[in-house]
Amino acid sequence: MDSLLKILEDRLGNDLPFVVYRLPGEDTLVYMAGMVEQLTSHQAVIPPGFLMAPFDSNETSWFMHAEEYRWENLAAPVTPEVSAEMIPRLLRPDDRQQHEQKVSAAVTAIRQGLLKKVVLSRKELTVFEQPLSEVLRTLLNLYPSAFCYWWFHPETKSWMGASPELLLETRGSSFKSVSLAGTQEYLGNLDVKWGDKEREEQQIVTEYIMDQLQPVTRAVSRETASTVRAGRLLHLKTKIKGEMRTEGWQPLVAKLHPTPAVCGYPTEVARKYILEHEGYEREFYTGYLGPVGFEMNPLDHLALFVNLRCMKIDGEQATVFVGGGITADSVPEKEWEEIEAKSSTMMKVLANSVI
Ligand SMILES: C=C(O[C@@H]1C=C(C(=O)O)C=C[C@H]1O)C(=O)O
Repeated sequence: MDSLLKILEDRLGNDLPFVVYRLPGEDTLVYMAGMVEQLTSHQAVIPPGFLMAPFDSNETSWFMHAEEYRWENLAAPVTPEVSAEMIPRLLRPDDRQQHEQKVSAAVTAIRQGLLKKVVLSRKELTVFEQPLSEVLRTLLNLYPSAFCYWWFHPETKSWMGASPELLLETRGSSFKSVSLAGTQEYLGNLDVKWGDKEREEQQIVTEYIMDQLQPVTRAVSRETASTVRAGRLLHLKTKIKGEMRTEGWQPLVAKLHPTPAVCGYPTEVARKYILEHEGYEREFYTGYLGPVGFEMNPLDHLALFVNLRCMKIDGEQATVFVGGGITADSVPEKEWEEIEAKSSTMMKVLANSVI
């Protein structure tokens, strides 16, 4: 592991692109480097490699060809947990107020019938001194059941994250996806009650995914929703699976992204609302990413995750991206607390990394 971390630091220092990732629940860290292309169509993706797609489908996706690769078995997690409060927060006094005002305005728009759900997000800046290889080590230790990654390209800068949300996984002609939404704090117990607001917002996501996939698949089915843990948060999750048609994964991704878990519903109205009201560019946050047809798997295997609980890092500055689903019943104060809890997923990584 140490020799691989050294390679990553060297490549970062020399502005050479790479990506490392670990699939949820696995103990292997995969490293990839090679030519990077910017693509306007996923039909142009030639596996094996790693796909990094932005939230806004009008922007280009990035694809790294797996020309060079290796993997390492990781040791069991060792990092002790400390408080996220140790990280210097660069919150401005009016950040909270501004977000709550945006939530109130969205609730009004929803109650007026303009849309049913919209996901409002923001970015939070922080500074840190730890080497990024140590930050990666902590990320891997803290979130064994998430999709953990570090992507670097001199133009995009570094992105790191621990996503709890699968967008699409395929193996042969079978596929899996999930509907993930609704958030509450994890207080040591998975057997919790969910309010109507959370159930409704997750239901919107599940129904959307089912409706979108039906016309482009041979079969699709879902399980009942259950509670899952992601760090110090709990979410409602419904597993979805089925059989693809011969056209492959591209039509499914085109139908799925952006789901109402990260955008809202109806999709186009919510997307426009976000572009007009959020006041910043999401870039790769709430886009999707992952390996396409890479090693260990046959060429038709892919695993794409929604880019959540992530940060962009440029020098010693980290930008953490967080958002939450707003519906007619949203309470602005609670929505702020929810995104603060979400931001602690990455803040904790920075706080726990040794210099
Ligand atoms: C948008 C985010 O998370 C999404 C929104 C959720 C919610 O609104 O409850 C829950 C999980 C994710 O689908 C984020 O983490 O930034």
